[in-house]
Amino acid sequence: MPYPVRFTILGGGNFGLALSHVLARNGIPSTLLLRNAEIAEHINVHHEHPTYLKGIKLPWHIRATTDAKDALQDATYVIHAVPVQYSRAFLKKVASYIPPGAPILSVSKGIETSSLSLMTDILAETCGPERSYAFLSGPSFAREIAQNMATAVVIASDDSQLANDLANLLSSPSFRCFTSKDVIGVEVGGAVKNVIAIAAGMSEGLGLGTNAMAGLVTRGCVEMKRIAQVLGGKPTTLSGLSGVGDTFGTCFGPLSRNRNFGIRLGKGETMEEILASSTEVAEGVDTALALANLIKKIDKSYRIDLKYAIIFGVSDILQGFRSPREGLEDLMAMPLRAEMYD
Ligand SMILES: NC(=O)C1=CN([C@@H]2O[C@H](COP(=O)(O)OP(=O)(O)OC[C@H]3O[C@@H](n4cnc5c(N)ncnc54)[C@H](O)[C@@H]3O)[C@@H](O)[C@H]2O)C=CC1
Ligand SMILES: O=C(CO)COP(=O)(O)O
Repeated sequence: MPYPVRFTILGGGNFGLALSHVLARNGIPSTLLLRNAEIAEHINVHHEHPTYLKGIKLPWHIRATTDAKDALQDATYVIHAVPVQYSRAFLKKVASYIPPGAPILSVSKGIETSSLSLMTDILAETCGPERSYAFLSGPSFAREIAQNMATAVVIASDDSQLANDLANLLSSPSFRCFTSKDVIGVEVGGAVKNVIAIAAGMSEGLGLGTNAMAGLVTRGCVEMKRIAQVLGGKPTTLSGLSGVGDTFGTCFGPLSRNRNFGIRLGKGETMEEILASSTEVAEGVDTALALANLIKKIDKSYRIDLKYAIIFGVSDILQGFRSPREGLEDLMAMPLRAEMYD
């Protein structure tokens, strides 16, 4: 008898591939929807991606295709794993093929620069407000997941039954899913931690040491909690896996593309040099700019430059207004005051 559920994964990058491993471990088949026919063929024949997660064989019952109708017609669940900045255009193209009853689990972390939207709004606007959605986030590097290393994440949804169902389908002895009802808190944590990781990387690249790193990441987490609250998330959510958990993983873990981007900036490379020589997406670069604009738009309280000094600092550095070292000097020269925790 065929397995009663079938997942289609939109995007066959590092994380889409990693999730196909997670599903396969529970015997659940998945189809990857890609853009490149040669890569799809390579996956179907050789059971590995030619570029992403090199050296790790894909499970046998993973199928790849570039045909959206074929990929989506039998999907009971859809996983969205395309970087945020490309998501709207991609989803507009495939939305009509997604079965009306199929919930979508998004794993993409960031804020769209053109609209200042989180994935929640991008999905509702492209795939319909009536559909059920869930969001997975937390410290979860694709390569470690694919290597069956222990990982804990959180799945948030307004629909508790959906979050529970997905947690049951994805969880295994090496992949543990918690659930949450705080969609905004979980999404904001996933987006903002990438910006803090760029700052942490710059600190590392400048050789500032452990004191500076710990201070920066701690204060970054407070800014993350503040913006989540302004957007309607619960501050306590940011103490969890998709807040400080993912921030620690991304700021201190060697696999992080955002941290590595920051390290290169801190060592003196320019944005143009890094972008020209990198095949990897560091979502925090676009998200930093979007986040700074979003904060200016929605937080009308006094001195937002002090409340979000790290976020604005990263955004200014990425736009070339300040150097990483000047950014640090700005932080150290801020007016003295009581330590604020929210
Ligand atoms: N890699 C990781 O460890 C984790 C990634 N994520 C999130 O998952 C999302 C996807 O990340 P990765 O898979 O790592 O990215 P990736 O860079 O490895 O792969 C991105 C995928 O999207 C496709 N893509 C790129 N541009 C596109 C476009 N214009 N239209 C359609 N598809 C396009 C690529 O072909 C590729 O299949 C990101 O939002 C990331 O923050 C979340 C947790 C962990
Ligand atoms: O989100 C991630 C781990 O949880 C991946 O982080 P990077 O995009 O910085 O590699």
